[in-house]
Amino acid sequence: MTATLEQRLDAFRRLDDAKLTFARRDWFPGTSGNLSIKIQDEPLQFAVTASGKDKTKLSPEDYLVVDQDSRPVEATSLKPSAETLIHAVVYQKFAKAGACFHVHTVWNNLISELYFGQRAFTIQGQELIKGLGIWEENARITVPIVENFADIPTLAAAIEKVITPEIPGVLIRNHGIYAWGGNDFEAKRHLEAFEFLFEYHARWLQLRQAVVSTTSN
Ligand SMILES: CSC[C@@H](O)[C@@H](O)C(=O)COP(=O)(O)O
Ligand SMILES: [Zn+2]
Repeated sequence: MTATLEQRLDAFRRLDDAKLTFARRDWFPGTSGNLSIKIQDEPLQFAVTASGKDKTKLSPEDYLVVDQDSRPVEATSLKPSAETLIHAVVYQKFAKAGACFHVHTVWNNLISELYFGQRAFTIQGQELIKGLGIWEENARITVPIVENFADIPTLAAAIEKVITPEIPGVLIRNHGIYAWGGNDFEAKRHLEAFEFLFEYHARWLQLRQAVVSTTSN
């Protein structure tokens, strides 16, 4: 069964909202980033950004609906995001995922490179960890980091291997983050929480270094 027009338009409107919000934060430099919202399961169909678009703008040709194999469900001249396969992996691995957002930021790139050696970034005791839906006292989270394979099936397979239901995101080395949630509201909250934690940690390292240098002089 194919999604109804109403379902598609609802997903497209929600993608417009997320896209403009992230664009205002400069989270789509150089046309990077891609967004998707699931429309239905069995068979899987989701709305995804078209490839190579300027994501700071709205146009009638911004999104299309694809199936589990990342193929458009109806004839279109639009090309799905080059990274659509990663969205499909998230929806196929986590039945509860309803939206998946990908952005490139300086902070997520810095953290992904700094901690690639450990293949993970760990942080503890930060209030914003609750933004990931993790409420325990002094919680500690570990975000996996994968190599930035140019071959998208290889990249998607590497992501598929390391993502878990506990942590709704994955870093790609010197590339960006994929974050997801049960719906677009939750995926946005998760993405914002991750980005806060990355920026906090990177700035904290810088400040600590500055303080150490000052006090040791
Ligand atoms: C223009 S650099 C970014 C791309 O290589 C890619 O990583 C990306 O996020 C956007 O690709 P797209 O095909 O537009 O969804
Ligand atoms: Zn990307």
